Amino acid sequence: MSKAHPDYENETERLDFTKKYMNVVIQASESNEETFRENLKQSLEGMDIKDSSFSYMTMLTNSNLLQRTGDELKRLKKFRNKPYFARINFLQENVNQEEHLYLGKVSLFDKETQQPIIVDWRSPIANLYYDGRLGEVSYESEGDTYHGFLSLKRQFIIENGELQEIRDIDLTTTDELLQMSLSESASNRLTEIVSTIQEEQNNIIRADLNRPIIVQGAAGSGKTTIALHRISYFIYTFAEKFTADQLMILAPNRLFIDYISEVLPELGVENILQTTFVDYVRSCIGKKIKLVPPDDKLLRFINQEIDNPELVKWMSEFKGSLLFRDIIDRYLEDILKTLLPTEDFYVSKFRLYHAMNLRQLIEYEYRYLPFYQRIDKIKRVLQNHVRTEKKRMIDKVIKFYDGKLEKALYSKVNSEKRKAYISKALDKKEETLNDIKKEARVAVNRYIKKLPKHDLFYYFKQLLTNKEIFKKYADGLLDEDKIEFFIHYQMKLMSKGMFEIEDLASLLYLQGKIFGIDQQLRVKNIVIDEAQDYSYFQLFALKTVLETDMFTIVGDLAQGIHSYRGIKDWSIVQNEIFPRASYKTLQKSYRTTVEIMEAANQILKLLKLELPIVEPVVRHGQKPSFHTISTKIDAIQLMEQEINQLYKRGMKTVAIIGKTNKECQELAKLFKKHSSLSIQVLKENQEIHKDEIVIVSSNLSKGLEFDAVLICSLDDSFLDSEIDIKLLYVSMTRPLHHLSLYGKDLTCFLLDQVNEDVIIKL
Ligand SMILES: Nc1ncnc2c1ncn2[C@@H]1O[C@H](COP(=O)(O)OP(=O)(O)OP(=O)(O)O)[C@@H](O)[C@H]1O
Repeated sequence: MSKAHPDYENETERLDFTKKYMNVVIQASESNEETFRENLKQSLEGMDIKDSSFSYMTMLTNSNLLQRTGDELKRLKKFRNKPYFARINFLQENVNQEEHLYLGKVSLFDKETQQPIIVDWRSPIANLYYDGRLGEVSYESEGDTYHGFLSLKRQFIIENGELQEIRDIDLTTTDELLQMSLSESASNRLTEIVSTIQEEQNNIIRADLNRPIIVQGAAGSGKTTIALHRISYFIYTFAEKFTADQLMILAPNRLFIDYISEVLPELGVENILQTTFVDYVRSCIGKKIKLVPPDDKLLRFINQEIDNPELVKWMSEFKGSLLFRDIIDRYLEDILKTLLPTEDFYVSKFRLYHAMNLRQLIEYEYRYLPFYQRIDKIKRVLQNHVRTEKKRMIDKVIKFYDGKLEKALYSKVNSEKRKAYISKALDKKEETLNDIKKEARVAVNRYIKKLPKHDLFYYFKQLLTNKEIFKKYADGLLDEDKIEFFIHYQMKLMSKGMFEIEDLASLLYLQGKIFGIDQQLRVKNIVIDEAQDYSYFQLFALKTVLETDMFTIVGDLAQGIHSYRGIKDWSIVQNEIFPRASYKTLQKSYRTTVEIMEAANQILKLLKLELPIVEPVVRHGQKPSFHTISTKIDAIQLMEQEINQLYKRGMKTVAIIGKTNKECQELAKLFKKHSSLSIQVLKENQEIHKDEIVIVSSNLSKGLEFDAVLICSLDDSFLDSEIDIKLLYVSMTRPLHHLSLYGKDLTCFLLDQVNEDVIIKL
């Protein structure tokens, strides 16, 4: 036990000291200086810390203690019962004194001596804990490399401010803390993993922050978790350059946002925009659009309700392809042409700008701007020009008429005629001057008004529902049949005033290119989770409108249940959209047991795609069980019995997964009628309730996890098709500890096609 550890006493003392120091800092920020000094004196009386250089005096004179910001203070308070989770001993080359560094989620420095009391896990030197083996190591900080010797890596378990366990990690011990943390129960929310981040994960969290990154990670490999830790690392590293509101997380749905919501503040990340692609595009467009529910097509594919499924699949894929982007680019070139002025710009009789020069500005000078913003800019250029030229025009007119008048005064023509001439000239002068003044006010608006002005939907509709126009731009890229099908499909959809999710990429792209998006939506760094369900064009559109390639993209092609419209190959994303991106893979799965992963891997193999088999971290449990059901009521009763047992065994979160929403509705109805369990049927825009059993459809379960999962097939079985295999794989990789399957026979879960040893039949 920990008390037997030779350093137990020293570590307890150190913990005590740290807690007291934290309390002092907290009090200092909350009270005035006088009371602070008094409190400090009292609270540290009698403290004698062997392992540190913080004397009572240095603290007393450390006026910086009083200058903690509100945020820091909040974090200090939050972590005072668990100030750190690990320690490393590091002797830097050419330095005499070995450093003993305590790693936590917040940093605490003696600002006078610059001695760290707690080192933030995101700091450069903390990398030694995650990356370095014991022995010769090095770390980088601000471009410099520091070499040295790592003699100790120690983990602590601290609960309620008390030291419970000390574990020293050497080359031979496996990571017991990881094992312990994986065997815990899920709380139906994602958690932070700072004390057990693994080396392969650390490499992703700390990968070059100035480059995009694409991560292909197996189910349960920690993609979501790591993406969030990378945000935290980013915010820490670039605290001076970036604020959280310049970052955005794109998640698949509201349910998922709720699922990850608690971990962000824990990691020191607040006020970050968390949204879905659909909602983001809606904000960019600034108008409400009616969307066919995003999973509708998937469900119709699953239920085999689509006529002409091959063409519908082709069309979904096409709308998300870079080929479609090429067609739109051709169209955009022509849209720009319509915005180029053909007439010179006049105020009264004065030509102030040649149309050619204005065209030059719009086409080349301002090409960094969206089209309509270029026109706004031209408008401002003309307004300024009119303002500066007005005086010159007036002077010129005055000079002209004054010259005429002068000539008239000295002319020999008889006085009547002369008088009439002069009076006419004076009138003309007046008239011209008035005309200039009036024209100077209205000429610009009148000129700009001659240029076409349409909204996004006009441009969208013109291309997608007018066969002749579409044909012009698709010429040579699509064959006649497909053009015909495409236009027909789109006209039908739009006659109902509807769009589908696949249309959002082109809408966003057109919006960005023609109109631009609001400043506050122009985030500078984007994290996309479940990215396998994005299309190439979606990613390209985002990158284009946001004018940045700083993306962290994580996903798993094996879970690409929307692959008819999603990504099939990361190399296309890397080569054609994010050429600066690094590409990493995570093959180890941390979520589930060896036994559950083996069964899921068998299902994955049915896909016959080149997907690597997932390696589970060694943690054992029961094999998944298969229960034969005779009637629906029988199934409900069996499941209720099992769930009660699972609760007795300490499981906290239990989910029942049905293939489709319809199946889930049926399950919910039966559970309500024939059981006493409290049930929640999950919907896309909901929060998961604590203490209720969740019924969720396989497509919606993606990304979530539960202690125990029961997959049930009353009416809908998983078929031998790519979508169904992926849905089954997603469902089977949700549990942490326990999986059982309920169906009429093994075929319901394709288990007749796999090695039967991976399951227990009951
Ligand atoms: N290093 C780690 N230490 C402790 N727990 C970990 C670690 N890595 C991952 N986990 C746990 O594994 C589980 C899976 O993580 P996460 O949901 O981030 O994976 P994922 O790759 O996004 O999964 P999926 O693609 O299946 O949705 C979580 O419970 C997470 O806390």
